Amino acid sequence: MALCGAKKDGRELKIYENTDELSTDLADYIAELSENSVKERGVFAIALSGGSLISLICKLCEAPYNKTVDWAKWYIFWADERVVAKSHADSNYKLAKDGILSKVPVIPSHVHSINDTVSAEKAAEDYEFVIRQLVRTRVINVSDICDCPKFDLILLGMGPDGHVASLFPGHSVLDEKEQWVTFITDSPKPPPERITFTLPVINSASNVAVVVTGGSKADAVHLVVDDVEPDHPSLPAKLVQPTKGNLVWFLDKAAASKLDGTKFSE
Ligand SMILES: O=C(O)[C@H](O)[C@@H](O)[C@H](O)[C@H](O)COP(=O)(O)O
Repeated sequence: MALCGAKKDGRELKIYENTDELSTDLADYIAELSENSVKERGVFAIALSGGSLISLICKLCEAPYNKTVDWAKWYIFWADERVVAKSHADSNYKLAKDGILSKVPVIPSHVHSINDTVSAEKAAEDYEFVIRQLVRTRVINVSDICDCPKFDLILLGMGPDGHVASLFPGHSVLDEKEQWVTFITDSPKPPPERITFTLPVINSASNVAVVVTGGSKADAVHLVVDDVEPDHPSLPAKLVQPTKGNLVWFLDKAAASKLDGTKFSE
Protein backbone atom coordinates (compact mmCIF):
# COMPACT_ATOMS: atom_id res chain seq x y z
CA MET A 1 0.00 0.00 0.00
CA ALA A 2 1.27 3.49 -0.82
CA LEU A 3 2.53 5.49 2.16
CA CYS A 4 1.18 8.63 0.58
CA GLY A 5 -1.10 9.30 -2.35
CA ALA A 6 -0.97 13.07 -2.70
CA LYS A 7 -2.00 15.02 -5.79
CA LYS A 8 0.32 17.81 -6.85
CA ASP A 9 -0.03 19.96 -10.01
CA GLY A 10 -2.00 17.28 -11.82
CA ARG A 11 0.44 14.55 -10.75
CA GLU A 12 -0.72 11.78 -8.50
CA LEU A 13 2.18 10.79 -6.25
CA LYS A 14 2.36 7.26 -4.92
CA ILE A 15 5.15 6.69 -2.48
CA TYR A 16 6.11 3.21 -1.22
CA GLU A 17 8.15 1.89 1.67
CA ASN A 18 10.27 -0.19 -0.73
CA THR A 19 10.53 -1.35 -4.34
CA ASP A 20 8.73 -4.60 -3.60
CA GLU A 21 5.57 -2.77 -2.49
CA LEU A 22 5.94 -0.37 -5.40
CA SER A 23 6.14 -3.17 -7.95
CA THR A 24 3.12 -4.97 -6.51
CA ASP A 25 0.98 -1.84 -6.84
CA LEU A 26 2.46 -1.02 -10.24
CA ALA A 27 1.50 -4.47 -11.56
CA ASP A 28 -2.05 -3.90 -10.24
CA TYR A 29 -2.21 -0.48 -11.88
CA ILE A 30 -1.06 -1.82 -15.27
CA ALA A 31 -3.41 -4.83 -15.09
CA GLU A 32 -6.36 -2.56 -14.31
CA LEU A 33 -5.59 -0.18 -17.18
CA SER A 34 -5.21 -3.15 -19.50
CA GLU A 35 -8.59 -4.54 -18.43
CA ASN A 36 -10.33 -1.16 -18.88
CA SER A 37 -8.77 -0.56 -22.24
CA VAL A 38 -9.60 -4.05 -23.56
CA LYS A 39 -13.20 -3.53 -22.38
CA GLU A 40 -13.45 -0.14 -24.08
CA ARG A 41 -11.38 -0.60 -27.24
CA GLY A 42 -10.66 -4.32 -27.53
CA VAL A 43 -6.88 -3.73 -27.31
CA PHE A 44 -4.23 -2.27 -25.00
CA ALA A 45 -1.46 -0.17 -26.55
CA ILE A 46 1.40 0.20 -24.09
CA ALA A 47 4.81 1.83 -24.52
CA LEU A 48 7.76 0.75 -22.36
CA SER A 49 11.07 2.40 -21.55
CA GLY A 50 14.37 0.80 -20.55
CA GLY A 51 16.38 0.83 -17.36
CA SER A 52 15.18 -0.33 -13.94
CA LEU A 53 11.54 0.01 -15.00
CA ILE A 54 11.51 -3.48 -16.51
CA SER A 55 12.54 -5.24 -13.31
CA LEU A 56 9.90 -3.17 -11.50
CA ILE A 57 7.09 -4.48 -13.72
CA CYS A 58 8.25 -8.12 -13.64
CA LYS A 59 5.47 -9.09 -11.23
CA LEU A 60 3.22 -9.09 -14.29
CA CYS A 61 4.77 -12.46 -15.18
CA GLU A 62 3.62 -13.95 -11.91
CA ALA A 63 0.24 -15.10 -10.59
CA PRO A 64 -2.41 -13.80 -10.83
CA TYR A 65 -1.41 -11.46 -13.68
CA ASN A 66 0.16 -14.11 -15.91
CA LYS A 67 -3.30 -15.70 -16.17
CA THR A 68 -5.69 -12.78 -15.65
CA VAL A 69 -4.18 -10.22 -18.03
CA ASP A 70 -5.49 -10.52 -21.59
CA TRP A 71 -2.00 -10.69 -23.09
CA ALA A 72 -3.26 -11.42 -26.62
CA LYS A 73 -4.79 -7.94 -26.69
CA TRP A 74 -1.54 -6.16 -25.84
CA TYR A 75 0.29 -4.13 -28.49
CA ILE A 76 3.74 -3.25 -27.24
CA PHE A 77 5.94 -0.31 -28.20
CA TRP A 78 8.98 1.49 -26.85
CA ALA A 79 8.88 5.12 -25.73
CA ASP A 80 12.60 5.06 -26.40
CA GLU A 81 15.12 2.59 -27.70
CA ARG A 82 18.85 2.42 -28.02
CA VAL A 83 19.92 2.00 -31.66
CA VAL A 84 21.77 -1.32 -31.28
CA ALA A 85 21.03 -4.85 -32.47
CA LYS A 86 18.04 -6.46 -30.78
CA SER A 87 20.38 -9.12 -29.40
CA HIS A 88 22.72 -6.51 -27.84
CA ALA A 89 22.88 -6.20 -24.05
CA ASP A 90 21.98 -2.48 -24.35
CA SER A 91 18.73 -3.11 -26.28
CA ASN A 92 15.57 -2.09 -24.44
CA TYR A 93 13.70 -4.65 -26.54
CA LYS A 94 16.02 -7.42 -25.31
CA LEU A 95 15.63 -6.23 -21.72
CA ALA A 96 11.83 -6.40 -21.93
CA LYS A 97 11.85 -9.64 -23.93
CA ASP A 98 14.12 -11.46 -21.50
CA GLY A 99 12.44 -9.96 -18.43
CA ILE A 100 8.76 -10.18 -19.36
CA LEU A 101 7.67 -10.70 -22.94
CA SER A 102 9.15 -14.18 -23.31
CA LYS A 103 7.31 -15.26 -20.14
CA VAL A 104 3.75 -14.25 -21.03
CA PRO A 105 1.56 -15.13 -24.03
CA VAL A 106 1.88 -11.88 -26.00
CA ILE A 107 1.43 -12.25 -29.74
CA PRO A 108 4.84 -11.78 -31.41
CA SER A 109 3.39 -9.68 -34.25
CA HIS A 110 1.99 -7.25 -31.65
CA VAL A 111 5.48 -6.49 -30.34
CA HIS A 112 6.69 -3.42 -32.23
CA SER A 113 10.41 -3.03 -31.78
CA ILE A 114 12.53 -0.70 -33.91
CA ASN A 115 14.31 -1.61 -37.14
CA ASP A 116 17.79 -2.35 -35.81
CA THR A 117 19.48 -2.59 -39.21
CA VAL A 118 19.40 1.09 -40.16
CA SER A 119 20.66 4.46 -38.89
CA ALA A 120 19.07 6.17 -35.88
CA GLU A 121 17.42 8.71 -38.19
CA LYS A 122 15.89 6.01 -40.41
CA ALA A 123 14.90 3.88 -37.41
CA ALA A 124 12.95 6.83 -35.95
CA GLU A 125 11.31 7.50 -39.33
CA ASP A 126 10.36 3.82 -39.75
CA TYR A 127 9.00 3.61 -36.20
CA GLU A 128 6.80 6.66 -36.71
CA PHE A 129 5.53 5.10 -39.95
CA VAL A 130 4.55 1.90 -38.12
CA ILE A 131 2.77 3.91 -35.44
CA ARG A 132 0.93 5.97 -38.09
CA GLN A 133 -0.41 2.76 -39.70
CA LEU A 134 -1.65 1.51 -36.34
CA VAL A 135 -3.29 4.84 -35.53
CA ARG A 136 -5.09 4.64 -38.86
CA THR A 137 -6.58 1.26 -37.89
CA ARG A 138 -7.11 2.47 -34.29
CA VAL A 139 -4.98 -0.24 -32.73
CA ILE A 140 -3.51 2.88 -31.20
CA ASN A 141 -6.14 5.43 -30.33
CA VAL A 142 -5.90 9.01 -31.62
CA SER A 143 -5.90 12.19 -29.58
CA ASP A 144 -9.09 14.22 -29.88
CA ILE A 145 -7.19 17.52 -29.74
CA CYS A 146 -4.34 16.94 -32.18
CA ASP A 147 -3.47 14.17 -34.63
CA CYS A 148 -1.11 12.49 -32.15
CA PRO A 149 -1.33 8.85 -31.13
CA LYS A 150 -3.03 8.32 -27.80
CA PHE A 151 -1.32 5.37 -26.16
CA ASP A 152 -3.35 3.68 -23.44
CA LEU A 153 -0.28 3.74 -21.21
CA ILE A 154 3.26 5.08 -21.51
CA LEU A 155 5.67 3.87 -18.82
CA LEU A 156 8.69 6.09 -18.17
CA GLY A 157 11.71 5.92 -15.89
CA MET A 158 13.67 9.02 -14.92
CA GLY A 159 17.44 9.53 -14.74
CA PRO A 160 19.19 11.49 -11.94
CA ASP A 161 19.48 14.39 -14.45
CA GLY A 162 15.68 14.47 -14.91
CA HIS A 163 15.65 12.81 -18.35
CA VAL A 164 12.73 10.66 -19.42
CA ALA A 165 12.63 8.34 -22.45
CA SER A 166 15.65 9.68 -24.44
CA LEU A 167 14.72 13.31 -23.86
CA PHE A 168 17.71 14.83 -22.07
CA PRO A 169 17.96 18.24 -20.35
CA GLY A 170 18.75 21.10 -22.73
CA HIS A 171 18.51 18.93 -25.87
CA SER A 172 16.90 20.46 -28.95
CA VAL A 173 14.53 17.48 -29.37
CA LEU A 174 12.60 18.81 -26.38
CA ASP A 175 11.24 21.46 -28.77
CA GLU A 176 10.09 18.97 -31.41
CA LYS A 177 6.42 19.64 -32.16
CA GLU A 178 5.77 17.91 -35.49
CA GLN A 179 7.43 14.51 -35.35
CA TRP A 180 6.10 11.70 -33.18
CA VAL A 181 9.37 9.82 -33.01
CA THR A 182 12.77 11.43 -33.31
CA PHE A 183 16.41 10.43 -32.88
CA ILE A 184 19.53 11.57 -31.11
CA THR A 185 23.16 10.63 -31.70
CA ASP A 186 24.63 12.37 -28.65
CA SER A 187 22.93 10.80 -25.64
CA PRO A 188 24.86 11.67 -22.47
CA LYS A 189 23.80 8.26 -21.16
CA PRO A 190 25.40 5.54 -23.31
CA PRO A 191 24.80 4.27 -25.90
CA PRO A 192 24.74 7.59 -27.80
CA GLU A 193 22.31 6.70 -30.60
CA ARG A 194 18.68 6.44 -29.63
CA ILE A 195 15.17 6.97 -30.88
CA THR A 196 12.54 8.52 -28.66
CA PHE A 197 8.89 9.51 -28.52
CA THR A 198 8.58 13.29 -28.54
CA LEU A 199 6.81 15.30 -25.84
CA PRO A 200 3.60 15.81 -27.90
CA VAL A 201 3.20 12.01 -28.10
CA ILE A 202 3.96 11.44 -24.42
CA ASN A 203 1.55 14.21 -23.44
CA SER A 204 -1.24 12.84 -25.65
CA ALA A 205 -1.36 9.48 -23.85
CA SER A 206 -4.40 8.42 -21.83
CA ASN A 207 -2.12 7.42 -18.97
CA VAL A 208 1.52 8.14 -18.20
CA ALA A 209 3.36 6.57 -15.27
CA VAL A 210 6.78 7.80 -14.20
CA VAL A 211 8.50 5.16 -12.07
CA VAL A 212 11.46 6.34 -10.01
CA THR A 213 13.40 4.52 -7.30
CA GLY A 214 16.58 5.15 -5.34
CA GLY A 215 18.19 8.03 -3.50
CA SER A 216 20.28 9.10 -6.52
CA LYS A 217 17.07 10.46 -8.08
CA ALA A 218 15.81 12.28 -4.96
CA ASP A 219 17.17 15.69 -6.02
CA ALA A 220 15.61 15.46 -9.48
CA VAL A 221 12.29 14.30 -8.00
CA HIS A 222 12.33 17.33 -5.68
CA LEU A 223 13.18 19.76 -8.52
CA VAL A 224 10.40 18.42 -10.72
CA VAL A 225 7.60 17.71 -8.27
CA ASP A 226 8.16 20.67 -5.94
CA ASP A 227 8.59 22.90 -9.00
CA VAL A 228 11.82 24.41 -7.72
CA GLU A 229 13.39 27.25 -9.75
CA PRO A 230 10.51 27.64 -12.21
CA ASP A 231 12.66 29.88 -14.43
CA HIS A 232 15.46 27.37 -14.65
CA PRO A 233 15.56 25.49 -17.99
CA SER A 234 12.98 22.80 -17.60
CA LEU A 235 13.88 19.28 -16.72
CA PRO A 236 12.35 16.88 -19.26
CA ALA A 237 10.43 15.06 -16.52
CA LYS A 238 8.76 18.35 -15.62
CA LEU A 239 7.51 18.68 -19.19
CA VAL A 240 5.61 15.41 -18.88
CA GLN A 241 2.12 16.82 -18.38
CA PRO A 242 -0.54 14.88 -20.28
CA THR A 243 -3.03 17.33 -21.77
CA LYS A 244 -6.08 15.22 -20.98
CA GLY A 245 -4.62 12.00 -19.62
CA ASN A 246 -3.71 10.86 -16.12
CA LEU A 247 -0.21 11.18 -14.71
CA VAL A 248 0.96 9.01 -11.83
CA TRP A 249 4.44 9.06 -10.26
CA PHE A 250 5.43 5.82 -8.51
CA LEU A 251 8.24 6.55 -6.05
CA ASP A 252 9.98 4.57 -3.38
CA LYS A 253 10.79 6.26 -0.08
CA ALA A 254 14.40 6.93 -1.11
CA ALA A 255 13.43 8.71 -4.34
CA ALA A 256 10.79 10.72 -2.43
CA SER A 257 13.11 11.58 0.47
CA LYS A 258 13.76 15.19 -0.59
CA LEU A 259 10.17 16.14 -1.39
CA ASP A 260 8.80 19.16 0.49
CA GLY A 261 6.41 18.31 3.29
CA THR A 262 5.94 14.66 2.46
CA LYS A 263 4.26 12.91 5.33
CA PHE A 264 4.68 9.17 5.23
CA SER A 265 1.41 8.06 6.73
CA GLU A 266 -0.78 5.24 5.40
O1 LIG B 1 16.76 3.50 -22.38
C1 LIG B 1 16.88 4.23 -21.45
O2 LIG B 1 17.98 4.55 -21.01
C2 LIG B 1 15.65 4.73 -20.82
O3 LIG B 1 14.47 4.45 -21.36
C3 LIG B 1 15.75 5.85 -19.86
O4 LIG B 1 14.87 6.91 -20.04
C4 LIG B 1 15.57 5.24 -18.48
O5 LIG B 1 14.21 4.92 -18.25
C5 LIG B 1 16.07 6.19 -17.42
O6 LIG B 1 17.41 6.48 -17.70
C6 LIG B 1 15.98 5.61 -16.04
O7 LIG B 1 16.77 4.46 -15.99
P1 LIG B 1 17.02 3.75 -14.60
O8 LIG B 1 15.69 3.50 -14.02
O9 LIG B 1 17.76 2.48 -14.93
O10 LIG B 1 17.84 4.71 -13.80
